[in-house]
This record gives sequence, C-alpha cells and structure tokens, in this order.
Amino acid sequence: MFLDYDGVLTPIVPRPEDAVISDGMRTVVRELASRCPVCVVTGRDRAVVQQLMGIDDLVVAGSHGFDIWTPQRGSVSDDRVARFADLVAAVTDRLRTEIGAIPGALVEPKRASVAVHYRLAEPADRNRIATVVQGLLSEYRGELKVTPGKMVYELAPAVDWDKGRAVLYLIEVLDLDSAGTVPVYLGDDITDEDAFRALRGRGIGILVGRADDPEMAGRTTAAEFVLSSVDEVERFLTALAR
Ligand SMILES: O=P(O)(O)OC[C@H]1O[C@H](O[C@H]2O[C@H](CO)[C@@H](O)[C@H](O)[C@H]2O)[C@H](O)[C@@H](O)[C@@H]1O
Repeated sequence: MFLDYDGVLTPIVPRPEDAVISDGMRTVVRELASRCPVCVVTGRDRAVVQQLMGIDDLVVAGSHGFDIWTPQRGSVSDDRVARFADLVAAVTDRLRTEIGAIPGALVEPKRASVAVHYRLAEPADRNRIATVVQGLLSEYRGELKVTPGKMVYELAPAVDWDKGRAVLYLIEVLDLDSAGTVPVYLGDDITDEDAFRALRGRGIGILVGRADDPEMAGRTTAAEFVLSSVDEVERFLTALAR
C-alpha cells in the first residue's frame, strides 16, 4: 500500500506545519502496516513527515521520491540526495532571499527538493512569487524542474525521477514484484499522477478529492478510482486493515 500524506492522510490546511495526522488515522495506518507493507510516498521532507505522523518505522519516500528510507536498510536512495545537495541548497537560499519578505509566502526546505507556498499570500503577490520561480527555472535551465501543486511550486532536480519511478523502485527493492501482490496507490495532487501512470496495468490508483474542489478543477487523472475525502480514506484503510 503506497500512501501520499497531505490531502490523503491529513486534510489540506493553511499552514504546512499544522498538517498533523489524527489519532484515528495514525492507528489505522499502524494496523494496516501490521497486515501488509505500507510505504509513505510524499513531497514532504522524510523526517518531517515521520514527525507529523508520529510513526517512524514505515518505509518513506520523501522529497517526491528522491529520499527513500526503509526501517531495515536505512537510506536506499543511491546517491540521489548527495548528488543534488548543493543545487537544492543554492536554490533554497535564493528563494529565502527573494521571496522571504513577501507576506504569506512560505519557503519549505527539504533534503532533496524545496517548496514555495503561496496559499497565504495576497493574490497580488502571487505573480511576484511565480516570477521568482520562473526566473530560477531559467537560471538553472536543465538542472531544475518545477511542478505545480496545491497552491505550491515544487522545485526539484531536473532528472528523470518522480513518485512513479520511486514506487516502481520500491516494488523491486522490497521484493513486492510477485504475481500475488497488487500495489495500491492513494494520492491527491499533480505529482501523484506519475505514480498512477506507473501503476497502470499492474496495480490500482486511487485519487483522493472531489471534482467541486476548486484546487482539483480541470484536473484529469490516470487513477482508476476515487475517494472523496480524508474521512473516506480512513474508512477504506480501516476496512482493508481488518
Ligand atoms: O506529496 P504530499 O505528501 O501530498 O505533499 C505535497 C505537498 O504537501 C504539503 O503542502 C500542501 O499541504 C499543506 C498542508 O495541508 C498546505 O498548506 C499546502 O498549501 C499544500 O500545498 C507540503 O507542505 C509540501 O512540502 C508537499 O510537497
């Protein structure tokens, strides 16, 4: 079972640091993990998501799959994190300098990527934030890629790696590639589409969200199924954990 974090295990809230998992969801995730392998595949920094979940013994693919860790083996990300550390640090510094003074703009550093949030910024300031991000993309052309998310720009090294590649890698590393195993992926945001596409024909993709949510407007998805809310996710995982 591959689980995204924000928007799947916790509702979207104004401030990233307030997205703490509920006691009920934590219990269900733990119960499920006693029945089958559970991996958290998130845009979050790995250590941060472990803290928000209050669980540190699950496989986690943090920073959009760049930073993969298992309780048994520790880091299994090859040199992906180390290779891009200087780039990520330089871009994070620039964002802090150029965006830090814009009210409501938040720069969220991670081990292998960086996010710029504009949910709390005035609409008039959002263009300024987008301009800074576009400027950095031009300056680091070929080195940096930007993926939009829910009121956020996700900046990561421009390599052929994403949540979909991370899920396929985990299936291999964790020996889950057997005929009797069906990988299931739950996600809500644009970066989860890579995972839905990767599992097409070999697993099940479940989009979490509602068509009438303005942040989902115009989205197409490669997922086959839909759950409409975090509450529905909890009921679904509870049924699976029985
Ligand atoms: O891959 P995920 O686990 O879904 O993480 C995606 C990003 O989620 C977080 O940002 C989003 O959720 C915040 C808390 O609800 C919200 O305030 C923000 O507007 C959303 O974009 C997280 O902060 C990012 O680092 C993740 O990449």
